[in-house]
Formats: sequence, C-alpha cells, structure tokens
Amino acid sequence: MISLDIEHQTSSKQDLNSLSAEQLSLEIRDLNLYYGDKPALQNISMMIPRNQVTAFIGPSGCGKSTLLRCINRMNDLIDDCRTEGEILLQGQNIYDKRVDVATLRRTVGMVFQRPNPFPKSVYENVVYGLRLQGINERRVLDEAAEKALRGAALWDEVKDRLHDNAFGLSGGQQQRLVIARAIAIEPEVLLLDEPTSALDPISTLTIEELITELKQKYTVVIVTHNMQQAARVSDNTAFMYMGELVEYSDTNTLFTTPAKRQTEDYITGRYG
Ligand SMILES: Nc1ncnc2c1ncn2[C@@H]1O[C@H](COP(=O)(O)OP(=O)(O)OP(=O)(O)O)[C@@H](O)[C@H]1O
Repeated sequence: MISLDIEHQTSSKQDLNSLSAEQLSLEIRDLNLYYGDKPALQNISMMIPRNQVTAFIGPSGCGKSTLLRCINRMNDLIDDCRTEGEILLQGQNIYDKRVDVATLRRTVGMVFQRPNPFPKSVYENVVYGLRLQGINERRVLDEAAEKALRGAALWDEVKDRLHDNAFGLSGGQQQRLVIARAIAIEPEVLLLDEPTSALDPISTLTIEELITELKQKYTVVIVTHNMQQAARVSDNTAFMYMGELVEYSDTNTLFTTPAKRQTEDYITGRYG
C-alpha cells in the first residue's frame, strides 16, 4: 500500500463536482480526443481547483499526457489529432476559435519530462518569455529573473553564475530553471509532465517541495507514473484507464478508500 504524507493537503474535503467560481481554475467538459480514428480520451469531465495540485495517474498509455496537453492545446501541433468538447479556463472555452493559442500558452505554462533549457545563459533562459513580449529594460528583466529564480528555489545556487551557460547546471537545477522560465511570465496554470522522471532522488525531493510551494501562486496539474509522488504532492488525484477517467477525488480518499475496483487494483499494484 502507498504510505501517505498528506499533511500539506487541504484539510477540509471539498466536493470536486461543485466548486464555486472562486475555487475553480479549469473545467473539462465532455472531452474526447482522437489520434486519427483511434480514440485516446473518452468523455472526460472534471473540475480542477485553483491553487491546488491535481495529479493524473494511471498505467502507461492511458492518456495522462494527452489530457495534460489538451489544457494548453499542445495537441494542436499533432497532425490528425482531433478534439471534441470544452475546457473552460476561468470560464472561457480554450477551444473557442477566437482564442489566441500563443496567449493561452503564456497563461498555461508547461514543463516536460526532460529538462529542456535553451542553449543560452541561465539569465537569458529565465527572461526568454519576457523578451518575446518585447520587454528589454535591464532593471525589469533583472527583477523578474531574480523573482522567478527565487520562486523556483534556484536563486541561491545560481546567483553567481547567471551568465554561465544553462547546460552547465545539474539535471535537477536545469528542471528548476525550466520552471523559473515558465513562471517568469506569471502564468495562471502550470502543467508538469512527469517532471522528475529523469532526476535523481534528491533532485526529485527538491522539485516535490517546490511543487508544494508553487501552488500558493499557481494551479498545478502534474502527470506522474509514481504513485508515492502523487500521494506526496497532490491535493486531488485523477485515475485514468484506457482513455477514461475512472475516479477523481481528493488524494487521501483516492489512495485510502477508492470507490472503484479498478482504482484499488492499480494503487495496490495489481496491474499497471
Ligand atoms: N502523437 C500521437 N499519435 C498517435 N497516437 C498517440 C500519440 N500520442 C499518444 N498516442 C496514443 O494515445 C494513447 C495515450 O497516450 P499518452 O501518451 O497520453 O498516455 P500516457 O498515459 O501519458 O502514457 P505514458 O505513461 O506511457 O507516458 C496511447 O495509446 C498512445 O499510443
């Protein structure tokens, strides 16, 4: 069984089906996704609370990353991928034709499995998004870089090497740098796709602590293969199987008293 460390989690249980407008960050409604003719997501509906960490778990190929990528329309980049349904971000459907996808991706930042800094200095990595927005004033960039690096728990380690190449950082530092790059443009939502799977245990712990900090400011959605990690960092957990959302509840309930047999089989290691 999974040993739970749930001290950080929201103390009062909330009904994830009836969140108020203030509590709600994202609402996924009847979402279906097809790669060619093949359905990869089927009838997914869920509400994701603001300023909490929500984890997607499930066996390989169940659709976790696909669902995560729907939230900033990264699947638009895949040929022959078709999406039906709606995702409301603060009440607005991100699949509406009028939505500017570049703006959406600034609002919904994403961090991938492997750290992917640009071949530039630490500093230029962090301020990259701001420069894209046309901000070049040194003082503004300096302040934003320090703020983002502090927010990503990296400042103390890199403050004396801001102008060194980012590739000189360790894997764990690079992943925090990528998080700093994502938060420098002050998104509302941060999507993390298995952010620690390429990292050693110490770096993993640092990132997990950071995730708990990040939810003070952002809504965090994380895909993880690691059930202990979901139990440690998330407030809510969604268990997916073969493109369907099987069960979604607060993390404590999902891991201690799952409602569905399939969930129980997965978390007790009977398959996956
Ligand atoms: N670009 C793509 N083109 C076609 N099929 C895809 C594509 N990406 C994913 N799929 C398929 O969609 C299904 C869901 O894949 P997805 O990567 O979302 O699952 P996952 O739960 O994140 O898996 P893993 O844990 O192994 O990363 C799988 O059957 C996969 O083969």
